[in-house]
Amino acid sequence: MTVRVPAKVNLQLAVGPAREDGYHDLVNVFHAVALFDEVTVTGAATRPTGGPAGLTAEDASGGGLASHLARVPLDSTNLAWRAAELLARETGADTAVHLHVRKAIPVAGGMAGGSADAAAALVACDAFWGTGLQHRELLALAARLGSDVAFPLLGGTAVGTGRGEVLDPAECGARLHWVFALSAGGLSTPEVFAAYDRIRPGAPAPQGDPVLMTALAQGDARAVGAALGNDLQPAALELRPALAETLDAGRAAGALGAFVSGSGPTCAFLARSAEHAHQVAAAVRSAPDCVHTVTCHGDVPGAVVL
Ligand SMILES: C[C@@](CO)(OP(=O)(O)O)[C@H](O)COP(=O)(O)OP(=O)(O)OC[C@H]1O[C@@H](n2ccc(N)nc2=O)[C@H](O)[C@@H]1O
Ligand SMILES: Nc1ncnc2c1ncn2[C@@H]1O[C@H](COP(=O)(O)OP(=O)(O)O)[C@@H](O)[C@H]1O
Repeated sequence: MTVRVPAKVNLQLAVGPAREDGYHDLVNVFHAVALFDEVTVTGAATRPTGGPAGLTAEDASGGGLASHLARVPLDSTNLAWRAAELLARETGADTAVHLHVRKAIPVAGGMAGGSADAAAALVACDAFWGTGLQHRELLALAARLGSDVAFPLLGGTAVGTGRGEVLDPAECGARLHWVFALSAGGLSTPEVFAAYDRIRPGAPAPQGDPVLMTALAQGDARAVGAALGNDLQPAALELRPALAETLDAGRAAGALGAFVSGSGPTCAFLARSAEHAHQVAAAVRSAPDCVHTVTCHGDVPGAVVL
């Protein structure tokens, strides 16, 4: 049973002050893009208590990100493993399964690859075990695994509130053309939020941006580019100053928008067309921090059984 699941980019990430539970309230406009991981569930000979029998991972980036694989945990800390464990615990299902993850989404890149794998594992195990959970039940389990895990079940474009897990689907009226510039190393999401708290004490409650939502619904790429925003960008730039050069290279190539994806360090560029995306990609590859580029479109559907 194989499930394919998309990466995300955040078209707006408005971040409020730290809450008592350590999280931040967000207005998080998720957008699913055509860069996919796959999670395959197969039967295993052994039946361990609690979690799956094992997990393996394979590079599916065409070689561009092969070194990222070393940072994918192959034990019970892998989010896909935790998803299978949670579903088994909640439903009493058989845990004699093996998980295999084919990774094209950069690790710790701000594109929610781990969260995507968790969502894929929930859908794949649900189908493999025949537990038959309803979509809303899968969404509730996903939210327990992480703030970003529910969105890849939905895909498309959606506004996340709360810590990002309360989702409201939004309209995207045109195919948007994206370039992603990937870095050699990742950035830790908690460290980026901590830097945000230092840089911006007393942040106001996060607000949605109606201009962005109208531009998206109308499919006006130029207006979308002008309205993109990420409150975490100054924090990511403080932790990885070289990203500024990557962003500048994309702007110089005429990108409609150039910004850090989520907590970074992946940089995202909105292009005018598929052809323009290839020109922007060629330009950003000259930036010292950029080790690989991906061009793709959005939005795309969420997790699907292949
Ligand atoms: C920033 C975003 C934007 O979509 O993702 P990335 O860009 O890293 O992929 C998300 O908010 C990340 O979501 P996710 O990676 O699922 O985070 P979680 O596992 O829930 O939380 C990891 C840590 O991030 C911080 N965190 C996360 C979400 C949130 N609303 N407030 C937070 O402060 C907390 O320090 C938390 O302990
Ligand atoms: N299936 C997974 N794929 C990638 N990383 C994972 C996975 N499960 C757990 N992790 C851990 O989560 C961290 C953040 O991973 P990821 O979701 O790729 O990044 P981000 O939160 O920046 O989008 C990684 O550094 C890794 O240690």
